[in-house]
Amino acid sequence: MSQDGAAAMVSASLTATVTGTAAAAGTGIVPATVDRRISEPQSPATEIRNVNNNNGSRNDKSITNKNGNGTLMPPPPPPSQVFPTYSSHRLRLNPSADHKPDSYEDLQLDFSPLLFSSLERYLPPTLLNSSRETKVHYMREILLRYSTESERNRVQKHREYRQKIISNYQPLHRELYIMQASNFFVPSFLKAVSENTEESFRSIMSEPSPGVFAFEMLQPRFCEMLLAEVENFEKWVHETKFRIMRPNTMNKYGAVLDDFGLETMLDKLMEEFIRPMSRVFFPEVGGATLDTHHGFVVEYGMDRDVDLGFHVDDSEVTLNVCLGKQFSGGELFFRGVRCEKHVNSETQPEEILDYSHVPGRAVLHRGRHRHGARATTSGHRINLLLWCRSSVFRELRKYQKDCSGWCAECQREKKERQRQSVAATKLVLCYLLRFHFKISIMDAFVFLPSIRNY
Ligand SMILES: O=C(O)CCC(=O)C(=O)O
Ligand SMILES: [Fe+2]
Repeated sequence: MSQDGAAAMVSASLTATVTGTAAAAGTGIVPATVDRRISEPQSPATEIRNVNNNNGSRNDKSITNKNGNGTLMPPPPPPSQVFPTYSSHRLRLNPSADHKPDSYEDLQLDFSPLLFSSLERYLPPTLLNSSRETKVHYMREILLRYSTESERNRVQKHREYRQKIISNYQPLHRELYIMQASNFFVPSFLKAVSENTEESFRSIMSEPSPGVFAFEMLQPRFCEMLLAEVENFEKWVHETKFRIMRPNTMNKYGAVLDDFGLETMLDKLMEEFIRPMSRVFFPEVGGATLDTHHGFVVEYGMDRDVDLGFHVDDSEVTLNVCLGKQFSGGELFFRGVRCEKHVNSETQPEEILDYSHVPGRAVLHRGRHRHGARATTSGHRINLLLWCRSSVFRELRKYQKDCSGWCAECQREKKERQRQSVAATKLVLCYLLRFHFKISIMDAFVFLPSIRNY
């Protein structure tokens, strides 16, 4: 997560708490792990699986220890001074755009100094210009609500794991590790993103089913290089007997790209390319505020995973791009978007989509769009996955129970409630006409013609 994203999440959460919900502000960091297998995608009542990262984390950057030695150093105890607390001073909902935050880089803190700088913009006006010590004390009190000690330890362990890989693994293609858009993407994709309008995006996309977008994205040379890099990494893992984490709870083959140095490049991919598209196509699930990602490759074939069961991703928006190689089968099947409550509900005929992967071509969909992958019947298929998340969306979800903006089943239920309420109102009107104006029930029906539909 970017530090700005983390700060926005903290602010959103506390604001939601302030505006009347009884729930305590959560950590916003560890996702719920629902891990249920399903078998039969066509069967509407089949239970669906929620796929998560293997390490149980979705955010390793938001709370970090700058010196990396795992020693958590709280700021010095307050002198005679009394520091403001969150109960007396509330964070602002929107950051103060023209405030220039202090630097906290020289302090040994138990959260990233950048996080303090970002959060400073959300300070109440009375604290904005107070001493750095006062601000640190106030902000630290808030941040501690977001992370338990065991969570901080887990984050620290994963950082050390990554650090160990990065300092020992020799990349094959260093040019992959820095975003070089003109070398990575096809010109049509670059042009659409630089124009950054719904029209330009739609000009390169097809939408074979509502909410599933397909478009040409990666140059063949980039796909080849990334495939070779993953192979090189796996060879290194094999030779050094390094224990690697698998991409998620369902795929047994593949690798987490963020773990061996591609995190910064993938962050840019999310921020500069996927977020602009998601802002247009998925605003109701936090498309405009995507701020963390989980980037990995999955591998299918006879000696790899064969297929992938019916599931939803631990993401708000998923980018899935086929890298190659040669294969048959492996189609993605989609079955409609559902919230947690309706994840196992029936599929409507118009929600059924089967999509065939083509190397270099991307599919973009909501993480909650139920899907799976059919058996790769020959050859070897490798796909790049970027699960993009919005911490603001997740935090607000805790307080907003209405999913009818994106869950098709919630939408259907809402429409049904509205239909019933209209019908009830009409019935009441009909009886009023009958008894107050002594109109016969038949005349009342004539008076309210559409009542016959109910
Ligand atoms: O194999 C595929 O293309 C789908 C992968 C997928 O859905 C996932 O990893 O979440
Ligand atoms: Fe998926």
